[in-house]
Amino acid sequence: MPLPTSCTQPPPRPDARLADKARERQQVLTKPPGSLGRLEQLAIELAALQGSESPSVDRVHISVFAGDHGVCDEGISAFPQAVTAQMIANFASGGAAISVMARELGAQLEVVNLGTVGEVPALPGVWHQVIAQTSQNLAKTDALTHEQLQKAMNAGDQAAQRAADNRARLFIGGDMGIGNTTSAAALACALLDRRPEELVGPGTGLDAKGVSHKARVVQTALERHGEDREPLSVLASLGGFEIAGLTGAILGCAARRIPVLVDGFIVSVAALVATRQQPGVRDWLLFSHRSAEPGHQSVLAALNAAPLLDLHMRLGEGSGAAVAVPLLRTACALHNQMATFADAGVSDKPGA
Ligand SMILES: Cc1cc2ncn([C@H]3O[C@H](COP(=O)(O)O)[C@@H](O)[C@H]3O)c2cc1C
Ligand SMILES: O=C(O)c1cccnc1
Repeated sequence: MPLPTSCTQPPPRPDARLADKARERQQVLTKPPGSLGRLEQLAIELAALQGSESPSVDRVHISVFAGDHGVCDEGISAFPQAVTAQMIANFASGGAAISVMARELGAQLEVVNLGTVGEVPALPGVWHQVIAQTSQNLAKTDALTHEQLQKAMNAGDQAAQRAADNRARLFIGGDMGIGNTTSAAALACALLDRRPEELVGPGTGLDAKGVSHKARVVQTALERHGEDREPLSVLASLGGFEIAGLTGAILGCAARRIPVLVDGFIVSVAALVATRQQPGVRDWLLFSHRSAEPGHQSVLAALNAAPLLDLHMRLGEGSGAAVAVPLLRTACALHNQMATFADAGVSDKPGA
């Protein structure tokens, strides 16, 4: 199975002409220029990304990628591996945080199961694209074979295609995989040339001793991995099925002109890999929130990203992105519906 073409071809550019038009419109709406702050920038950016004079985020597609991590053998999570599969059922039955948020937003929610240690029955809204029950223990060997990486990235690309088929105006990727803050920290250390103590955090709730142990596991993995910094080699070596799926989805969305609202630490690391693979992907990313997972800050800085929210969330699942959607919707509604100075007969001249 070859890699998706979005891995090898640069994505299209956003429409600069529509950005200019949207910027001009913001100047003539009945408010002091610039007074809506970042809401103005969001509307301008969405107009350019969606190629529309009337940007909108009415149709939101959320894909949660699930996969288990062999590195759980090292005791790096506060929770057991079985939770990954159990949560897939919870996503499908509507009880997970992202399920509630998707309902609130009227968003399309799907789960892509790339491989878990527990059995997952056929469930509505769950795509079973099982690659293996778990990735390999990245402290000891490459987490994914090249073939597994290709499968996971293609599964991500297929999610982007489903979003396109649903005419989604915005894509949100989410993660579910016990142990994935270890994998994401290892990827970030390798790609940003940082030490584990700088980027490793508590994840689901490790204490200080647990965090130190986790940093040592990441250090072992980095030493095993060596000097190779080719993005997809690093991803196969230190990633996981769901992080590779997310990377494929982000590349696939950029290729299909679908803006991506990036969630927390895990999805941001996938976005970092995607931009290392295709730098033009950065244009298609909006950043929702700063996760409480400490490594997120460095990943955001590397992506030159200033997220909209800081709610001290540290869940994943796409939840931080979902809570930011109403801000985007408000930005679009203001842009599309506010009166202009001319229409409303309001003076646009500063001064007496
Ligand atoms: C019930 C539950 C629901 C979750 N939803 C997302 N995560 C998040 O926590 C996990 C990463 O943290 P760590 O690396 O410490 O295992 C991932 O599954 C992530 O999606 C959850 C974790 C749990 C326990
Ligand atoms: O920010 C995240 O993505 C995150 C943080 C902790 C646990 N799982 C995910």
